This record gives sequence, C-alpha cells and structure tokens, in this order.
Amino acid sequence: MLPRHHEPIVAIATAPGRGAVGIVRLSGQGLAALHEPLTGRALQPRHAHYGPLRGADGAALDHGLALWFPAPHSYTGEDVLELHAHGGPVVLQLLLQRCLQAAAEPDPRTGRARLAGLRLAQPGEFTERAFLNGKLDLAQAEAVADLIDASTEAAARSAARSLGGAFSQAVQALRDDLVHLRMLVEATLDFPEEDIDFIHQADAAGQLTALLRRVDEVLARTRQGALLREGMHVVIAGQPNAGKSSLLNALAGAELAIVTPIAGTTRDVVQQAIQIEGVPLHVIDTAGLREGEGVDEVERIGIARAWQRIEGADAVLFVHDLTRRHDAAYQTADAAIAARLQKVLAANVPVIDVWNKADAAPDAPACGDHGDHGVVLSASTGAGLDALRQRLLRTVGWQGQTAEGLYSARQRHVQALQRVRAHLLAAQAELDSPAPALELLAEELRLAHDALGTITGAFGADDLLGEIFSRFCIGK
Ligand SMILES: Nc1nc2c(c(=O)[nH]1)N(C=O)[C@@H](CNc1ccc(C(=O)N[C@@H](CCC(=O)O)C(=O)O)cc1)CN2
Ligand SMILES: Nc1nc2c(ncn2[C@@H]2O[C@H](COP(=O)(O)OP(=O)(O)OP(=O)(O)O)[C@@H](O)[C@H]2O)c(=O)[nH]1
Ligand SMILES: [Mg+2]
Repeated sequence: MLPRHHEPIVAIATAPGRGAVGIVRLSGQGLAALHEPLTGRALQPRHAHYGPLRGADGAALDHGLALWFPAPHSYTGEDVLELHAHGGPVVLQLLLQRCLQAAAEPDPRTGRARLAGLRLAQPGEFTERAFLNGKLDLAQAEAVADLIDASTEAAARSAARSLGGAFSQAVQALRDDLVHLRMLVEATLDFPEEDIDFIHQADAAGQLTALLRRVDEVLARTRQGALLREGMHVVIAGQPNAGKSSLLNALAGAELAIVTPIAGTTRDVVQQAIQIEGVPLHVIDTAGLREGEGVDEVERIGIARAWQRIEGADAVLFVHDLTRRHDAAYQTADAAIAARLQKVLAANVPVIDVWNKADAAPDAPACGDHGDHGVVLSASTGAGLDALRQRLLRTVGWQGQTAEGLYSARQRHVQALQRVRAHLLAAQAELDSPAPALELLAEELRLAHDALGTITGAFGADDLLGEIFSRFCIGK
C-alpha cells in the first residue's frame, strides 16, 4: 500500500454551490492513465484542451477544459490534472464520481486498475503536498489559507506577501545568522584545544546582540501580521448605564445593541467585528456590572457572562459615566470593578479607562486622549471617538501601515519567535557569565534554531502539520 501522502487524490477545487465554472482537481502519480477515459485523448503538458469530459459510457457529462501539469511542475509537485467544467453542483459531483470510477476500472492492456487507490482529498491536502514536495514552506502554506480567509483588504494583501515568501525570507535571514553563530560555537566544542577565548575573539557576543535585535524586529512585524489576521478581542465593561452599548454602536457605526436609560438593559453579550484603518477588531458589549438588590436572574446570568468575556479579552475598555464622577457610591462601585479586573486579567492585558457622556458633564475635561487617565469622549456626539480608535490601535500594538515589510502571520509564529528570543537571551546570559559553559551555549543556540525551524516547517512534528492543514477547506 502507498503511504497516505502518495495516494492519488481528487476533489472539487471550487466553492460549493453554483458558479460560472467549477474545477475538479486530481493530484498524484500516474494520472496520465486517466487522460483517455476522461477526455478521449492524450493531453499536452500545460495546455488548455477544450472538449468533452466523458462519462463511463463515453458520452459527454459536460464540455470543458482539461489541464495537465506533469510532475514536478505543478501546484503540488505531483502530476496534477484539472477538469474545468460548468459550475453546477450536480455536474461537478458526477465528474468527481467519474474520476473515481475511471481510476478503478481495469486498464484494457494490463487488466489492472488504471490508477489504484484514487480517493477523495482531505481538507488542505493539495497544499500539504505542495509543502511536502518543497513547493511551499509551512509559513507560505498557512498564507494560502489566510489569503482565502482574509476578511479585509489589508489582510488579503499581507497574506499575498507571505505567500510570495516575504515572511519566510525574513525567517531564513535570521536562520542564516544563527547558523553562522552555531558553527562558531560547535567548531570550538569540536576542537578541545580551542576555548572560550576563541569565542570571545570572534565576537560571538556582538553577533548574538545583533541577532537578538533582528529577532525583535521580525517579532514586532510578525505581531502586526498576526493582528491583521486574527483581530483582537476588545471587551467593553463597566457599570450599568455607563454607555457601553452606546459606545459599541458608535464604534460600529450602527445601532447594534439596545440603548435605553434603564440600568441593566444589556443582558446578552453583543459582539461585532469592526475595522480601524483596515485592522480588524472584535468589539464585545457586555451587561453592566453590579451586585445586590434589584438584580434579577437574567441580569445575574448576563453579568456572569460579562466576566467570562472579560477574562478572555485581549484588551478591556472600562467605561465610566462622567456625570456621576462626584457620586461617592458610584466611585466605590467603580473601584470594586477595577480591583476585580486586576485580579482576573493577565498582567499584559491593557485596561483603557473610557470617560463617557462628556457632553452632559459640565465640568468634564476636554474630549480626547489623556494618557494614563484614559480617554474622555461622548458616545452620543462622537467627540473623542477618534482618539479612542487611535488609542486602541496603539494598544493592540499596531505601528501604522509601513509600506514595505507587512506580511501576514499567526500567533503560532509569534510564539515560535518568542521561544527563539528566550533561548537567545539564555545564550547571551551564559556568554556573559564569568565562566561560560560552551555546551550550554551551544544547546541554547540549537533550541533557538529548532524553534525558528518550526515556522517554515524545516523542523517540526507531524501533529503540527495535521493541526495546520485540517483547517483548510476541502480541495485546497
Ligand atoms: N486552475 C488553477 N488555478 C489556480 C491554482 C490551481 O491549482 N489551479 N492555484 C492553486 O492554488 C493557484 C495558483 N498556484 C499555482 C502554483 C504553481 C503552479 C505550477 O504549475 N507550478 C509549476 C510551474 C511554475 C512555472 O511555470 O514557472 C512549478 O512550480 O514547477 C500552478 C498553480 C491559484 N490559481
Ligand atoms: N448625554 C449622553 N448620554 C449618553 C451617552 N452615552 C450613552 N448615553 C445614554 O446613557 C443611557 C445608557 O446608555 P447605554 O448605552 O444603554 O448604557 P449601557 O452601559 O450599555 O447600560 P447597560 O446595558 O444597562 O449596562 C442611555 O440613555 C444613553 O442614551 C453620551 O455620550 N452622552
Ligand atoms: Mg448596554
């Protein structure tokens, strides 16, 4: 039996449903055996042939184009055969079934199946093969999925850059520098007469410092890339009636959540995807936080949900009602919420204080960003909203759209680079210690190298591949 990665596969490559054109795509070895039964002729490489796409009885199921990409010059690096038919779901299903059937039929000359083992492709399997055959590295393969899933123009453009290799090249450049450093250390280890003085003379410390700086640069851009793809979750929290739902509506530019003067209006969580300058954000409105008398069961459940969402937030907007800032009971309740926020949030989750209803508070500070004190605004008039948007962009780490160097990335890549950084820092600490142990230095550099390799797939585990490719759509 062929290993799974060598079995020939087939799938409908186009989106389900009706369309002008639909494609059935096959990949594997020995697909030439299917040319005749499916198209009635031999196909020339990389040439569009128009003609009947044939059923079992030789009659045309459709008239379309056949494209033949013999290995290794194809998307997957294997033989690829594409049948471009009209885009009806039934036609494409018939064509798909016909491919499976034609493969199983005995070849008149040999009496054996024309193409043994042809089966339906798993999600992402074509792209997985492109990766396994060296057509794409892992970061590029992920960019294929990100390009398909992109929901904003900025996300699509940056995914196209990653697919083109921009991110992979940045990682390769780090790898080259790291390999250079490793060679130096390993060589010294291999020749016992050499010692740490040799390492110092070669300025390993200087190289390491420079490498760390470049890792930090790539890490910063990679964070932005991940941000573009995934979007941060920003939770709006605060006491009832502070104007949380009004703020959601103002940020979204639509009346999504119900707004009333009644405290305790919002009970369910309301979530909306928005964009600020092309950066996607998920804004989440929650029930007002309060305790004690007058809180019915529905509201209590709403408040529990609010805390759940707060705990999973990437950032929190803590909304306060400026018209009540001289009200001692209101301030006490705000302080209690602040204390609990501090307890449930991880240290690096930012909380931005939002002082709302500036229009109705006569002694309110000017609308806008007041740094550590927060942002003063009016959800009703929109004053100060732009300052909040800019503050949000900065808070989520967006450094503005630099024309070059923007590529898509994932949290997985950010984490890998953080591991690289941690190992390099450990290596640096070892090198700076009074009596550096070369073995430990070498080991940290090796671990940094491995972590870097997981990004492009030069070093990785099978379960990582399964995890990545299973999230693709079928036929991709
Ligand atoms: N019809 C069709 N359109 C498609 C795809 C496809 O598979 N089929 N693609 C699938 O996602 C994308 C294009 N990706 C492709 C990547 C490489 C090759 C290819 O034939 N590569 C050869 C030759 C390159 C060359 O001519 O320079 C090779 O790498 O050797 C084809 C498509 C988007 N459009
Ligand atoms: N003057 C003024 N009123 C506002 C502003 N923002 C909200 N309000 C009013 O404040 C009241 C409460 O607003 P909501 O947005 O429902 O408040 P909330 O925080 O979602 O309240 P709950 O859902 O009950 O927790 C409504 O009457 C709003 O019209 C503002 O910027 N200025
Ligand atoms: Mg509300």
